[in-house]
Amino acid sequence: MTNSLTDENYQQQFQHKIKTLTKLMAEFNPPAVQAFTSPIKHYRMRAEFRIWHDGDHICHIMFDQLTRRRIEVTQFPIASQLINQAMIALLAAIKHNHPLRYKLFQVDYLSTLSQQLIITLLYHKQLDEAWELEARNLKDQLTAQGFNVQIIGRAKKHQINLDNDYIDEVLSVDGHNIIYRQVENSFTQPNARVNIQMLEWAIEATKNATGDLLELYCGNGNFSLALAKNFRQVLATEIAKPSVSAAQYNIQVNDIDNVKILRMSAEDFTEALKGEREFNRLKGIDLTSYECNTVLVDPPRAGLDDKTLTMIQKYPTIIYISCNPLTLKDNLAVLTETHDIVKLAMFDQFPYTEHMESGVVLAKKKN
Ligand SMILES: C[S@@+](CC[C@H](N)C(=O)[O-])C[C@H]1O[C@@H](n2cnc3c(N)ncnc32)[C@H](O)[C@@H]1O
Repeated sequence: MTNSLTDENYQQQFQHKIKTLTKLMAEFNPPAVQAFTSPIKHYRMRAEFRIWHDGDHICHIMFDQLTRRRIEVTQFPIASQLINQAMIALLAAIKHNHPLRYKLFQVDYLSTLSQQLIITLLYHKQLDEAWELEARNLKDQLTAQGFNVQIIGRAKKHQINLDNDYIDEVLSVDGHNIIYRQVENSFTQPNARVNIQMLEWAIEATKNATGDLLELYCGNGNFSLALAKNFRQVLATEIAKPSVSAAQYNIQVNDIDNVKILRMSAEDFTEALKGEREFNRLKGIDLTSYECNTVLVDPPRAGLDDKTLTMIQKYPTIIYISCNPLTLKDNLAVLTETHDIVKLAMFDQFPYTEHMESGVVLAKKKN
């Protein structure tokens, strides 16, 4: 992997992705793709490794996807510098520590540009007081080495957070620092620098927007907070409880007063908007007070369900962020019956893989 992380290789695969997306979307007659590059190294803010034990030796491993062969990973250049430093420090600290290394089978790292880190240790055993004592020593040791780290231990049906199960990212977006709480094991964008470009693209795309923004699948408020300045109010929904709590915290800590986050699935919210069902979570919220001229969706790989897809067609402007061009294409086949694509973007969140993140702005067709 190290040898292939060259600028030339990167440019080749980047151009290939632009071509692929252009071809895939051609039938919808979009404008040219705006494409956003990633750094060629140290772009992933999280990484997960299996742990291999061989006598005294302990190491991070991965499996070759084709051969399933085991590969020892001493450095992982696609992951942040902080993860690379922590990988070395962690192994040195636990190598001779029986409670920490016994039955340890996986380590997950989550890092931020603000230099905070969560290390999650996963075990095939129950975690006891001896483990907790040693985990706290580990945290102290790593802190003394300069790491701002949270340690989490996880076993079957059991989790110990030594202190917090979250860290706070700070992103400089369009000239402003935004604090984003990120909770362990919850969705966060994997490539922070490409995420910033994606947020700035969305800010630019909505700079002349009027009225309010409705957002579905908002996670920890990634887009909601960055876009708040372009709208009178933002109403955003998300299904995962930890992400909703993080989003509420983020609204408060960033001193943003025009964003409201609801814990609801997109499907339920669509039913509520159509008046098909009443929801306790909407008590006290007057949906008719919102004048949403813009809707932003950022669904998981499966794309939008049929009802949500039809529901968003009533908005004059649709912004669709997608991590799966195939389901995006399926959904666009419906959305382009009522809307035209006015912007198409490719954000290289996942360099050196076939995966790509896209952004589409659609405007309602004029009759
Ligand atoms: C691709 S992530 C995007 C999150 C956020 N927009 C961001 O930029 O970080 C998709 C989000 O949709 C949430 N989600 C998954 N299924 C959902 C559903 N049926 N209704 C609402 N949210 C859902 C996930 O928890 C996740 O936070």
